[in-house]
Amino acid sequence: MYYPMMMNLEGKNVVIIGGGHVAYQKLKGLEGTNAIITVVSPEILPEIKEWILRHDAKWIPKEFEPSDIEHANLIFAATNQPAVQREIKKHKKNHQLLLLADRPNESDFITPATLHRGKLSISISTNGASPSLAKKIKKELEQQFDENFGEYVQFLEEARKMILNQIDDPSFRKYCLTRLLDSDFYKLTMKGNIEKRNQLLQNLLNSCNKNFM
Ligand SMILES: C[C@@]1(CC(=O)O)C2=NC(=C\c3[nH]c(c(CCC(=O)O)c3CC(=O)O)Cc3[nH]c(c(CC(=O)O)c3CCC(=O)O)/C=C3\N/C(=C\2)[C@@H](CCC(=O)O)[C@]3(C)CC(=O)O)/[C@H]1CCC(=O)O
Ligand SMILES: NC(=O)c1ccc[n+]([C@@H]2O[C@H](COP(=O)([O-])OP(=O)(O)OC[C@H]3O[C@@H](n4cnc5c(N)ncnc54)[C@H](O)[C@@H]3O)[C@@H](O)[C@H]2O)c1
Repeated sequence: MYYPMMMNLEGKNVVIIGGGHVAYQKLKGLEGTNAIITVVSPEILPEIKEWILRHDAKWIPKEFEPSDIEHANLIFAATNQPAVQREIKKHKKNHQLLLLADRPNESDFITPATLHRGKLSISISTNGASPSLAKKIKKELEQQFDENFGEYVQFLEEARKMILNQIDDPSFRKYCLTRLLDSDFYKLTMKGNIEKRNQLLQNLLNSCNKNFM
């Protein structure tokens, strides 16, 4: 089994070798990470070219050489040449993390299908058994967690900060944080009734503070 985790790639060197459909899929997954991204490939798809321009990434238009990964933290090997894939594996150092797009069993990590709604990320993995199933489940969850969900998560983040700032007693804190998930807060956010939702939050904070006094 692979170990699931969320990585902070800000300022980390990510090298993608190959410029086809798989490279593009992995590139899109790096959206918003603020990683330092380099693509090494003699040719790249037009959509990769566009992505690179929009995200201030770098394209080195040539075939892979070992020096390309010398400073990489994360490496995506996505060429269509098994011999090149083997070469990349041979030259990566122990501390570098490598994904071989054609050999999951020899990879240090794999990428799950991921759905983002603001700060909510839902990832689905089949540990390589069926990438298509992971994609299908993601599509189903896209219906359940619609676009508005991001705003709800943002509300929860802000309300949670208020609770942590205002309530010191651990048991009242826990109670308040649990009550924050009452369906009323969700329903009012979805209806756009922000005034009523904020009033409800204030009532909750007041009741927790009063009980504490
Ligand atoms: C989820 C997703 C995320 C992403 O890419 O970011 C992802 N593959 C996606 C799509 C997809 N991939 C393939 C098809 C064609 C149908 C089919 O073959 O089933 C489709 C469907 C399509 O494109 O519609 C073919 C394929 N994939 C791998 C191999 C090699 C092998 O199995 O040996 C081959 C055969 C190549 C060949 O035939 O030569 C390997 C991997 N693909 C993974 C991830 C990792 C396991 C994820 C997991 O199970 O948890 C893993 C192990 C490594 C990795 O790449 O990370 C993304 C959906 C994104 C989305 O839309 O949300
Ligand atoms: N993991 C996955 O999700 C997944 C899905 C489909 C396919 N695959 C595997 O990934 C491989 C790539 O798939 P694709 O659809 O992107 O292929 P593709 O043919 O669209 O792209 C291959 C890319 O590799 C580049 N390339 C070739 N030789 C190179 C070299 N020496 N140095 C640098 N770049 C080089 C080419 O210029 C091209 O841009 C396939 O061979 C397949 O085994 C993986």
